[in-house]
Amino acid sequence: MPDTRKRSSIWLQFKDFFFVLVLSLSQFRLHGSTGLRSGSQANFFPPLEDAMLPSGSFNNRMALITGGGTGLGRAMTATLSQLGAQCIIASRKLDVLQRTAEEISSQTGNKVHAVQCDVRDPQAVSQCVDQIEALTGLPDVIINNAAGNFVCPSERLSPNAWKTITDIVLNGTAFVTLELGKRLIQNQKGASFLAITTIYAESGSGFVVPSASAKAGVEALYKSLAAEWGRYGHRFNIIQPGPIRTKGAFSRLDPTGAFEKAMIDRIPTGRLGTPAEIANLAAYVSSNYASWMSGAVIRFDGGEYVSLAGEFNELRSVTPDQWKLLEAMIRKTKGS
Ligand SMILES: CCCCCCCCC/C=C/C=C/C(=O)SCCNC(=O)CCNC(=O)[C@H](O)C(C)(C)COP(=O)(O)OP(=O)(O)OC[C@H]1O[C@@H](n2cnc3c(N)ncnc32)[C@H](O)[C@@H]1OP(=O)(O)O
Ligand SMILES: NC(=O)C1=CN([C@@H]2O[C@H](COP(=O)(O)OP(=O)(O)OC[C@H]3O[C@@H](n4cnc5c(N)ncnc54)[C@H](OP(=O)(O)O)[C@@H]3O)[C@@H](O)[C@H]2O)C=CC1
Repeated sequence: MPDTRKRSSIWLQFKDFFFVLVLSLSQFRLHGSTGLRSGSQANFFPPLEDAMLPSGSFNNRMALITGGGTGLGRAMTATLSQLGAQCIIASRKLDVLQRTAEEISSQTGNKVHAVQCDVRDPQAVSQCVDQIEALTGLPDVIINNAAGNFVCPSERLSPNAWKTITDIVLNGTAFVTLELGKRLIQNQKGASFLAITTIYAESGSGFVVPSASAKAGVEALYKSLAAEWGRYGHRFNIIQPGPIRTKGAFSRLDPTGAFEKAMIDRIPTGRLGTPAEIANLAAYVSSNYASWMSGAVIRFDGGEYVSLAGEFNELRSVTPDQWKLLEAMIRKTKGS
């Protein structure tokens, strides 16, 4: 190999090594800086896993959950089904949906239907709603949970990458909501619509820009319809989850696992959320106990958003001894 090529290959290997080293050191710094082992604060905030609402809260009610075959959608389906709802789960992978539907039905004794649907395609959505009408009638509860996402520097995004994410998240939610909304209005039936967005729908975030843009659009859609369609008996609410471990999200947002500990460290409750916790919240918002709730945006993130927002929050890392010194320095400025 000529000398210049050999040198550039050694440099490339060194760069990889250096990248990993910097990542590891930054983890060490972030962890060391809180003075707390990751997760120790979590002892104050144990998650409860059982269903919160009285059993039978969803008897005789039909619920559609998009993306209900996996992750958070699956957990929401399990909780609603346990509380008496007949559920329909819809997404692209029929085999995954059918497996989930059978597993949940056999645990709760309530029927879960699996319907294939790519929410990006308005015709497929319309056919899916035809199928739902035939299976259960129009639903009382609609949870727009399906999404697509991956971390990527914006300068690397192709037009199709942008279109794919915004089509699933914003157009998909709009197609499902408008198709069902119109049919429900025609039938003079009210419903609860819930959209799952995320905390960066409000702040924006680099490296997930199509998702941030589309989720912000979903929030505008739901707030607008809450105002417009109350007269037809529809409620529209939004849950913004913080990090909750699912294969779908974590494999696309933190594929090496390198960022997880730092992320947990900045959450005031010291842990990730759990699927069961968000399922309880979604069940409450979708239930008649929340019939006065519409247009609400509920942040559900263990405090992560405010923790990231405050400029001085990193001062959590200052020790009591360091505070003594700082205070003395500040007091000395009196009169200056
Ligand atoms: C710091 C630690 C973080 C830990 C987690 C913290 C969480 C807190 C907040 C979380 C918010 C979460 C939001 C979520 O939405 S998570 C949900 C994730 N679940 C999914 O995404 C499930 C569904 N996803 C998919 O099916 C695929 O991933 C998909 C790419 C979205 C869609 O699949 P498909 O339609 O088959 O598309 P493709 O044909 O494969 O691709 C379309 C175009 O996109 C380009 N592309 C795909 N992947 C990437 C990538 N990784 N980087 C860049 N570009 C990509 C692809 O190349 C296509 O474009 P083209 O080549 O120009 O045609
Ligand atoms: N987990 C987390 O930390 C957080 C998640 N969220 C949100 O929670 C929701 C659920 O995410 P999560 O459970 O983590 O991830 P998953 O990947 O498990 O869920 C995404 C679901 O969307 C479905 N889906 C994707 N594309 C389409 C499509 N074109 N048509 C129909 N369905 C589709 C997938 O099913 P299929 O592949 O069969 O189509 C899958 O079931 C999403 O809205 C996500 O943005 C928000 C903040 C944090």
